[in-house]
Formats: sequence, structure tokens, C-alpha cells
Amino acid sequence: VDQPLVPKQFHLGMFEIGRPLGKGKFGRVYLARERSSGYICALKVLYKSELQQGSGVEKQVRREIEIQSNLRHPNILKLYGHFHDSKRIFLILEFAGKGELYKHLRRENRFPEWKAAQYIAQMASALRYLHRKHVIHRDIKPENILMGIHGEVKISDFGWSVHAPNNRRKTLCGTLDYLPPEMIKSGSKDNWYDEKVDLWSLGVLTYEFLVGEAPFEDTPIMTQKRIARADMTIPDWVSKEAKDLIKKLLVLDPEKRLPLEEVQNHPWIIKHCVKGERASNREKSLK
Ligand SMILES: Cc1nn(C)cc1-c1nc2c(-c3cnn(Cc4ccccc4)c3)c(Cl)cnc2[nH]1
Repeated sequence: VDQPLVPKQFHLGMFEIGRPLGKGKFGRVYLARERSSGYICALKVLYKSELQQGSGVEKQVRREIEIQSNLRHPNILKLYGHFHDSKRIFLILEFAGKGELYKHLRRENRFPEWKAAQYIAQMASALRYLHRKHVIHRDIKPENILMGIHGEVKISDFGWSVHAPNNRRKTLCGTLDYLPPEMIKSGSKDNWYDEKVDLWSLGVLTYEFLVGEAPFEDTPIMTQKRIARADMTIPDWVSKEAKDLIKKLLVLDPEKRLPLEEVQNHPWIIKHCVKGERASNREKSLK
């Protein structure tokens, strides 16, 4: 099968543009079909005028392209290529058949433990892949996760990802909810941090999937204080295994957070993700 969406040079005429799929802070995404192969994709359109506001967004887009185009993992949204015309930059992205995960989360309020565990296992697999390439995502939250047609999660929006280690001040726009203490503590110049920031965010994500709201959700000032003290309460109805994993990720000292390999082998993940002998034998016998 000839590899679609591989040509070196893309241009707008190669695509039929379909319905709008969504919009972000910068730009919109449209359903699109590459004419020669019929390949369906998502075309993200960014206006250069909007990016040149000097808020460093242009650098972010360049980094998003540079980092995401070199990644290949089933739980990371593929960036096939990019091109631009006089006014716009176009990113040719994988189309995620079930859209934005946060919309599913809001609609369902919270996810049952088996579903949350499967999503967290997939996120841990994607983060292990990123960290092996010394890429820190730094913005893991439901809004940056899409869902494929088979219900698998796909990390998208690498606008905030950087190469580790890093001490860039993240101009705090948008929610603080997912930021670890080492990224929000101001004052000390050397805010050096590394991949372990994504472990904290994975803990926040686990909590939000199970509880339906973020653990430190409050007024911005209070959120900052509560993050700095890892001050959260986990409702009693959350299983003790899930509580154990959340507590091992939301640890103030980055060095003491549970490594991704141990997340994938955690009892809560094993319980919901590794098909038992009986289940897989039953599946085989049905074939
Ligand atoms: C919506 C929607 N419903 N269904 C059934 C599928 C989708 C779908 N959406 C996408 C999307 C998609 C859309 N919006 N956004 C958010 C956004 C937009 C612009 C800048 C930054 C972030 C992502 C993508 Cl990239 C890639 N694939 C997508 N698939």
C-alpha cells in the first residue's frame, strides 16, 4: 500500500476541506481529505497574523512541528506534514475519530475505574515513549487528549512540549490545575525541572478521570497554595488501589514520584488492563 501523506511538498489544493472539527486558542481544525489518496486527516489552520503577536506562540508552533513530526506511537496524534501560504500555516494531523476526550469526560461526568485505568495505561505508554526521546509534554490535561475510533487515547497539542531538562518559565496562561509545584514556584531563578513534571500531571489526570474534577481546583491563588502543599482529598468511594496510585504520583519531590514503568505495573492498572487468562482463552475459543 503506497504510504499516503508522505510527499515532501504539500499545498492546499491537495485537500478537500470538510466540516470544522473545533477551534483552539490559536487556529481552527477542519476535517480534510487528501485528493489523490482519499486519506482522511485533520487540517489545523493557524493565521500568521495571530501568531506574530509576539507572545512566543510562533516558537511554540515551530516546536510543535519539530517535535510532533518525529513521533510515532499509537497514543500520540500523528503530524504528517505542514505547509504555509502568505497568510496561514497548515498542520496535517491524524484524524481522531471520536474527538476530544474532555467532551466525553464532561458528558459522562467521570469515568468508571476500568475505563480510567485503560486510559491511564495508554497515557503512561505514550509518556514512556516521549521521555525515552527526552521530550517533556508539560501540558497533559483532558483538553489535550483526543480519542481514536477504537476508543484509544491520543495525546495532541505539543505546543508546550520541550526537550528535557528545561527551566523555561511557562507563561502561565490557562489552567494551573495540572502544573506541578516545581513549575509554579516563583522566586528562585533556577526552576530546573525534567520529565517528572508529566508524572505529576498524570496523577492529576487520574484523579480527574475518577472524580470528575481536578484535585486542586479552586481560585487561582488557592490552587497554587494547594498544589505547593499537595493538599487534596480523595473521595472515599475511590478504590484503595486507585487512591494508592494517585498518592504515588502527586508527590511534591519529583524524584519520589512513581516511575512510568511502575505505573504500568501498578495493581490498579494490572487489575483493569491485563486480560485474565480466562478472558483471553474465552476470546480465543470464540474465534
Ligand atoms: C470534534 C470531533 N468530533 N469527532 C467525531 C471527531 C472530532 C475530532 N476533532 C479533532 C481534532 C481537533 C478538533 N479541535 N481540536 C482542538 C483544537 C483546535 C484548534 C487548535 C488547537 C486545538 C482538535 C484533531 Cl486535531 C484531530 N482529530 C479530530 N477529530
